[in-house]
Amino acid sequence: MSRLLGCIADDYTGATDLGAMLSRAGMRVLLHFGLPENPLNAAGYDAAIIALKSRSIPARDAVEQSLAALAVLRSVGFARFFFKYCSTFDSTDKGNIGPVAGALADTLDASRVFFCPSFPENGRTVYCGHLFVNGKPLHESGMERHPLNPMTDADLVRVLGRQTKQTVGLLPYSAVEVGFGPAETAADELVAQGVQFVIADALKDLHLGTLAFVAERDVLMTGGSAFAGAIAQACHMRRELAFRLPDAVGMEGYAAFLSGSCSAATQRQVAAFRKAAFSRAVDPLRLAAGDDSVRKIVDSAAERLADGPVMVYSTADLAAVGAAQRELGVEAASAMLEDTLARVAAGLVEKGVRRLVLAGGETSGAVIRELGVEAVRIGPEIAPGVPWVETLDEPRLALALKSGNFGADDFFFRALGTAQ
Ligand SMILES: Nc1ncnc2c1ncn2[C@@H]1O[C@H](COP(=O)(O)OP(=O)(O)OP(=O)(O)O)[C@@H](O)[C@H]1O
Ligand SMILES: O=C(O)[C@@H](O)C(=O)CO
Repeated sequence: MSRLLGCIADDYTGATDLGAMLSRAGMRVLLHFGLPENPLNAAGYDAAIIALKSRSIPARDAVEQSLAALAVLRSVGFARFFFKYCSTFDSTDKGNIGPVAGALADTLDASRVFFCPSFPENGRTVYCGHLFVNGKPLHESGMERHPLNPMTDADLVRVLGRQTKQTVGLLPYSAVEVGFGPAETAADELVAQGVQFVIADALKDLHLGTLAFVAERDVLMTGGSAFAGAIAQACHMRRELAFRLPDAVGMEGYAAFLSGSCSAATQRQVAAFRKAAFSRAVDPLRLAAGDDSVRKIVDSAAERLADGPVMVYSTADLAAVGAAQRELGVEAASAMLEDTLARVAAGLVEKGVRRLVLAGGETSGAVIRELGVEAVRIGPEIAPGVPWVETLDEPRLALALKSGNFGADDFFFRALGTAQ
């Protein structure tokens, strides 16, 4: 049996996170970056993900791209769909979660859609409709300072309500906690009251499992990767899915780590790795002044490849990032560093690197584009939500795309541990 779940993800690292959770539950997963130009070859896959970069673009464009992705997935036989967004519900008051989900629901004639960003394993939970990150309300978790999508309200019923014409309601903890029967009855009552978009409380994986069974009849589901994983597990329990472990990923060739994420978690991970192995900093001010270049960075890193993995990073603390942004402008600094790390990645692949770990969503997107990677299959996980993936085209590359906030301090060491 195959073609169980067609997925649309609103960014690249989030898409690999989703792939990891589906794969963990036994699905064979195809992940395509961007809208495919040629027909999608989903033969033999249980799930296909089309990864967009639609999280922070104008809502109209996000809707257009998501509907195009839906059409691609339908054209190859998928009939049930999952819209993946961030477990911290990253969006602005205008979208894009509400408008995209609304357009997908209209197209699919979905009378009820669950919204379930909860990802307990990574500290994201929803209680009384409020999103918590490691026990802190979303608007006090650091997300209130996010540069693109500052989240200043933890009440998801209110946040989603501002973004959509659909009526939004809450499936509360009191119903989800007791189990399938009461949760299903409460969900049906919400629909009877005219609610179409249902924010669901979930504090642990058991709750996500309950919700996955309640959502069985739904054509469209939305949320974080953990909810999708629970849906995949439900397919497995209903014997729609034969469980299989993710395939191994080819691990020959030199390894490099490229980090453009400046999240607190990545700063700690980079600091830990720098103590133990070769690392090369990329300083935006030196780069802008012409005192450093892609060629110099590639050459200095390439010299050390035979000794073990090399790291190239622009990761810096808030003060240094702020100084670069004041001097160069926020967008210009970002664009320059993303372009630099992307071209460094391409230069290192030319030098024989075949294993690349990328830290940061925007950084990963830029590297994937520069390398011309179109499709990958999902391999084993390094950390919750961060799998190795393998490109389907030559040269075969093992890649890992790490969301800024994911992974423990020893993430880069674990990346290699998993690899061996
Ligand atoms: N030293 C620096 N100074 C200014 N900007 C930087 C610096 N280093 C990285 N940046 C920029 O900061 C942004 C980091 O975004 P990115 O999405 O890569 O990481 P993230 O936000 O931590 O990850 P995620 O989106 O997965 O949470 C990029 O545009 C990057 O180029
Ligand atoms: O859901 C998450 O937290 C991640 O998959 C992600 O989308 C980070 O950008």
